[in-house]
Amino acid sequence: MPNDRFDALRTIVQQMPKAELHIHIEGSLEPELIFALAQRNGVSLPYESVAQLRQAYDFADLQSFLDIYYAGASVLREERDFYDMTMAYLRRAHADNVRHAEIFFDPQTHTARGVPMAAVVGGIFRACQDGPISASLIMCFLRHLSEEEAIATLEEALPFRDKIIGVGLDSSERGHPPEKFMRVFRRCKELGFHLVAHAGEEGPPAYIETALDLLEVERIDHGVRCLEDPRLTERLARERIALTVCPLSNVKLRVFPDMAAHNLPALLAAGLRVTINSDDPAYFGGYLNDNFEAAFAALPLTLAHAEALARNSFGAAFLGAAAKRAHLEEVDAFFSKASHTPTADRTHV
Ligand code: HPA
Ligand SMILES: [Zn+2]
Repeated sequence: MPNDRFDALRTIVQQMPKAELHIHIEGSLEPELIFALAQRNGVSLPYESVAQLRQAYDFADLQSFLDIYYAGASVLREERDFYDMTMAYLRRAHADNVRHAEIFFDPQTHTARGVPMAAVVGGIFRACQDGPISASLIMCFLRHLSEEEAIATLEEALPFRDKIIGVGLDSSERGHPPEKFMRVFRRCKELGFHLVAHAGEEGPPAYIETALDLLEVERIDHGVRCLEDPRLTERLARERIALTVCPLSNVKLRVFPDMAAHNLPALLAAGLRVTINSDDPAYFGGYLNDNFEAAFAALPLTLAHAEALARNSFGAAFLGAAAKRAHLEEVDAFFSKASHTPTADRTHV
C-alpha cells in the first residue's frame, strides 16, 4: 500500500470511535506495575527487573503465555491493586478513542490465592465507575478447572450480581471443550447474564459450534478457526454472531506465523461480524490502536473495513439500545467526514 494512503488510514483507525469487547484485565498488567505491586505487597518475583520480565514474553503457544500471565497476576492482593490495574487500562483505552469496554476478569486466579471475591470485583468495578470511558464486567471461568469449581465461583460472585453483565470461558482451550461447562452456563442464562466463550483460537471449529449450541453464547471470542468449516462460517454470518478477533495475540501465540498471514480479510469477506480487540495488551505488544495499526499495515484492509469494524464493535456490545444508537451515530458522523479524505478511498484494496 502506498505510504500516504496508509498514513491516512492509520489516522482514521486511531481516531475513530470504537468499543473493545475482548480484553482480559489481568492481561493489561504492565511489567512496571507488576514490579510496583510486588513491592507494595511484599511479593517476591522470579525476575530481577522489568526488562528481564519483558524478555520472558516470547510465547510458543497459548499455554506458554498462560503460565506467565498467571504468575504476573499473583502480585494482585488488595482491592486497590485491582482498582489501579483497571484504571491504568481505562486511561490507556481512552487515549485510543475507545468509548466503551467490556472487561474480562478471572476471579479463580485470585480467590484460589485467598484474595476475597469482594476485593476482585469491588476494585475493578470501582475503577469502571471512576474511569474516563464506559465499561462493564464479564466474569470468566477457567476452563482448565472443573465445572464444580466454576459453579462454586458463580455462587461466590452472586452477592455482586449487579456489578457483572456477563460470563465467559477462557484459559487452556484444547482438551477443555465447551460442553464441560454446560450446566454452569445454563444456570448463568437463567440468572440473566450475557454469555460469551473463547472458542476456535487454538481449538477446533467444533468448539465454536458447541459453544453456540450447548452453552448458547451470544459472541465467540477469537473464533478465527471457523473458516476451516464452510458450513459453520455460513451459519456465523447468517446468525450475525460476533467474533472478537485479537490480531496481535494471534501472532504472538502463533495461531498465524505473522500478521500478513492473518485471516482477518477472509473473515470480513465471508460476511462475518468481526471486531478487533487487544486480548492481553501488556503481553502481546499493544493496545487496541496498536492492533488496528498492525492489521491495517500488513493486510489488504480499506476505509470501508475500518468503518465496518467500528460499527461492529458497538453493534455487538452488550449496551442498551439508546447507548448503542448514540455510539453508532458518532461512527456515522466520523466516517461521513473521513470519506472526504482524498487518500483514503472507500472501494479500492
Ligand atoms: O487469549 C486467551 N485465550 C484463552 N485464555 C486467555 N486468558 C487470557 N487470554 C487468553
Ligand atoms: Zn482472550
